[in-house]
Amino acid sequence: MSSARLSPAQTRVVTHVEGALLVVAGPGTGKTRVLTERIRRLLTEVPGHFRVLALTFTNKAANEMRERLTDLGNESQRAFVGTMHSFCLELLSERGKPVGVEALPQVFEQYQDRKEILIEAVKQDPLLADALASEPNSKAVARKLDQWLASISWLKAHPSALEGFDDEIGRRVLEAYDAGLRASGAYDFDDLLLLTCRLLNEYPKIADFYRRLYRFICIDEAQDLNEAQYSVLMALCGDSFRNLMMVGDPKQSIYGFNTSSPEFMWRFREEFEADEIELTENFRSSRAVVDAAKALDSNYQVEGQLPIQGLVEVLTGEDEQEEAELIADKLETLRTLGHEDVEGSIVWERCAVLGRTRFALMAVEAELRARGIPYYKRLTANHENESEVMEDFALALRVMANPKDKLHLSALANRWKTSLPPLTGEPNAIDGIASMAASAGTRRARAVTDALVAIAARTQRLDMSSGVDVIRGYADTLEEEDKRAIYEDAAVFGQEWDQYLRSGPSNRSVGGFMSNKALGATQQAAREGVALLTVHSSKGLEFDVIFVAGMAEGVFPDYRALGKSKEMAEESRNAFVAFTRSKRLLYLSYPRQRKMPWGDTRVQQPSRYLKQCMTKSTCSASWPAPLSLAMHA
Ligand SMILES: Nc1ncnc2c1ncn2[C@@H]1O[C@H](COP(=O)(O)OP(=O)(O)OP(=O)(O)O)[C@@H](O)[C@H]1O
Repeated sequence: MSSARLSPAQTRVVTHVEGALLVVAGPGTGKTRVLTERIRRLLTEVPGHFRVLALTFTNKAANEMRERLTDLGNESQRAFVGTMHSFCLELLSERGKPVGVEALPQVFEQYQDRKEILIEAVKQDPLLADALASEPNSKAVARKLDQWLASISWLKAHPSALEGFDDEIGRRVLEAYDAGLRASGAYDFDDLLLLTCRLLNEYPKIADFYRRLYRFICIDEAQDLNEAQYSVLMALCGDSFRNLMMVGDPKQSIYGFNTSSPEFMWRFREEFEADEIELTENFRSSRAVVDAAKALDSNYQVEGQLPIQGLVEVLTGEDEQEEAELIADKLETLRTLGHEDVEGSIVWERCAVLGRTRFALMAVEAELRARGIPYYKRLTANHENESEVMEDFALALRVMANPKDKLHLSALANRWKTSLPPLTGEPNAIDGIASMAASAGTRRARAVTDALVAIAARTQRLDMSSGVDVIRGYADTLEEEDKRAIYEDAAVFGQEWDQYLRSGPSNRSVGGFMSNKALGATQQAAREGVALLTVHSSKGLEFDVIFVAGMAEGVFPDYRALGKSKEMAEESRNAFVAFTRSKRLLYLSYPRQRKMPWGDTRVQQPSRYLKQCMTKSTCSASWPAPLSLAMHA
């Protein structure tokens, strides 16, 4: 067992072996720690040939958990740690034949690609084509297509609604779209869950195989499960499997708009008669931060005496510009002087500025840029190729992995200003691409073909670097500037390939790599400077210093939620998540007035969450006078 320190309640979770277990735990109570330590213990101390399935909400959380288990060496290969989508992808590629998945499923992750598929599909169905043609103008047509795509996603996320769904147009849209995807040998995100569910429910032998393979299943962030995900879990468990553990915090449920709900945690507790363990110590946050969180939710209880006081302070700017300046001033001061409640020096990476939406962070971003304070906006970077040839290469790899993929083959043909090869859809994708390259007659197109040939030539053990070397060779013949862009793209590609290998694919393949890329599982951590994050993307993270910008009515809570009780409850949980990301210092800021996108200026009311904190006696000592003045003005 590792040397990670565990409280008695955490130890109970970690040493739990057989049977269903629900862990309900607040922010900073060590959910990630107990999950990892339990997996470690199961793998090292429980005898038997079995695997552990650990499902996380994000790729980032999966990577972190995998990293924490690396000291187990080969033993760690006995755990599948990944998102539910990556698990379903693996399962379908191994056993998906009965539900029509012939090869490794290729995922169309981009909205625009799915829309193209729908547009083509609608053309094939006269009723749908008429429905679209009856829209008054092109804007209305685009809106209708968006609506249809949204309802396809909604239906697929609700298997129970899908069963009895009998709206004629809706059903035809869904069928036409699915048929279009399949004709391109492709699937969307929702399909991965839906097909896995069907496979496990309709083919008991396959379900049984996975039940025996994975003797223990652990679910992180269970408060954000949706119906489709819960259905996959139930299909996986069947009537007899009980070794399921869920860890979650209903107070941090912030994906309701995405049809997630903590209701599935409670259903699990009831249906599995699960044991329940509560973790109530907060190992992360200072007293001041916990008090602010308590002010948002009076039911939030924290056990034990928190050793560090910390601080919660309000920053009030005349407008957003001044608000951003106050934040930047504070960041610079903390970096120079440090703070008595933060051990060591406060480097940029220990600080984050959160906003309810990206919009709330725009002025802060501009100010940090102007002052040369480094920042990053995404936790993982979905790299966009800067060089033409690497973008071609990425498209060509998609087609190599999935020769039926006419959509991306056409995109490649457009880029090369050539026509499609005569035999599209034939299994030998490289020949098709080679004939397109020959008719394009450019060195760039030839380099891409040569790269594919180099990859295909390594029949023993797939290694993408042989292809990338060919592209680099082409780069060496170019001017300095073009060469640099290709080298940079190639370096990122190399990192993504390494990340794919680290995830321990059972059988490395071009298709496996491209699907993992589509699911975001090969993305790299990008963490240099101050983090500028939306509340949703800050989930599961912690920083010594947190700023929450734009704490004004209409921004946080978001104006779209005002007057709607369910949405407002979720807004309050958003604030709870935002505050509890802080380990030590929490700064809440708002502008007295805001410039609207259309030009005029509006007076801002401080957020109700600020007022809530102010009126709670536990917090009031921390509030500086300017807020009271601002609020009563
Ligand atoms: N027993 C412990 N002793 C000391 N520190 C601990 C203990 N358990 C957890 N921690 C620390 O507390 C912090 C919070 O832990 P962790 O990130 O696992 O919490 P969490 O429950 O996943 O939080 P959240 O739900 O808010 O994202 C981490 O810095 C972790 O190292």
